[in-house]
Amino acid sequence: MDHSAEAQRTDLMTITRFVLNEQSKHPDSRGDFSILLSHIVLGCKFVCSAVSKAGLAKLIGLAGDTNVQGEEQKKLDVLSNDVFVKALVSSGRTSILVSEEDEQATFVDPSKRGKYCVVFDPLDGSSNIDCGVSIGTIFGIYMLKGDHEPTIEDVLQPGKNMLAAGYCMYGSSCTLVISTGNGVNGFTLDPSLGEFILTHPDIKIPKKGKIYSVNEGNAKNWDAPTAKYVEKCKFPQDGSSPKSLRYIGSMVADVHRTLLYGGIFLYPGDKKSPNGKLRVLYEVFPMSFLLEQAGGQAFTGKIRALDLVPSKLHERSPIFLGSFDDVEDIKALYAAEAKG
Ligand SMILES: O=P(O)(O)OC[C@H]1O[C@](O)(COP(=O)(O)O)[C@@H](O)[C@@H]1O
Ligand SMILES: [Mg+2]
Ligand SMILES: [Mg+2]
Repeated sequence: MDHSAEAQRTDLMTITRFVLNEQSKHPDSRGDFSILLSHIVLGCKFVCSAVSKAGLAKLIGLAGDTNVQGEEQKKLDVLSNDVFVKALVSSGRTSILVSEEDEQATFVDPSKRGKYCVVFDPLDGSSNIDCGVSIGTIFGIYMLKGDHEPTIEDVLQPGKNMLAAGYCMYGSSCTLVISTGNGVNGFTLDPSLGEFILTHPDIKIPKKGKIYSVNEGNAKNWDAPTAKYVEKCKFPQDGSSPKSLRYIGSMVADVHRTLLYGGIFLYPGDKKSPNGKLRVLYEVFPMSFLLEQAGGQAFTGKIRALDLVPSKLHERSPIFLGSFDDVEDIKALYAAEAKG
């Protein structure tokens, strides 16, 4: 064994070191955020291990209950939710938790409270669990709005008020992508070390992409701007080549590919579901925060996604996110439609 190569590995940028470096940039910081993040990272490692053994550990299939969205919960939905709720409460740094799997927000016991609120989708892409296709966890972090008894208003904040956001993708490798408001970095779990190692520093999404990602099965119910945009992707009139369609059906995986390769991911509203399917607090906001931090943009069909002010915990919104120029194209179609 080439010991020098092995020795080299101690110089690796782990997520722990990365976060401590970030913390050192805030001299007044007491390390609360680093502690919170280390508990989120622990949750991701736990779920990553459970997902990789799902078939063996009988974690495939339904849990037998439905969640607030009326969706049948998968066993891994329930397990992941338990893992993150426990990890976040035991961090001693949270006051309010909002999960896709819990109808009500969780208000942490005053004795264990901290200054952060975490919104999260413990397992995203549930329809892909049983066939082993990439799934993930999505999270966003807010600061309590003030020194008061925490209320639901502390999480019903616009996405632009988020302090940090990220996702962890459980795929061929386990990748954690995070932003604390100054750029986006990706870390890959090294199972032999049990450590997330910086593998994708300072991710910047290409200005324009060659891929569009949407569930075309909903096409008959789309509004005119969405239909026109997808038509343009397939049959461009400006001499450029048609875009390729890629759709995994797990937002984490479709957004991860979009972030690295460029292009656009869209889950539009339609006649059947005017607000689309994806939830504002723990899907739309965290992904929009990351896309903007990587130089892309996120649009609801009406406004910048991060300017949305949610009024309900599990509110849904149409979303168009990706490369700056690609989202500009769809914004222009909606603007033209609005002009009539
Ligand atoms: O099957 P559809 O309608 O295309 O929806 C797929 C979308 O639904 C989701 O699975 C919803 O998320 P959950 O799996 O967390 O409920 C997204 O990950 C994905 O983008
Ligand atoms: Mg989801
Ligand atoms: Mg989910």
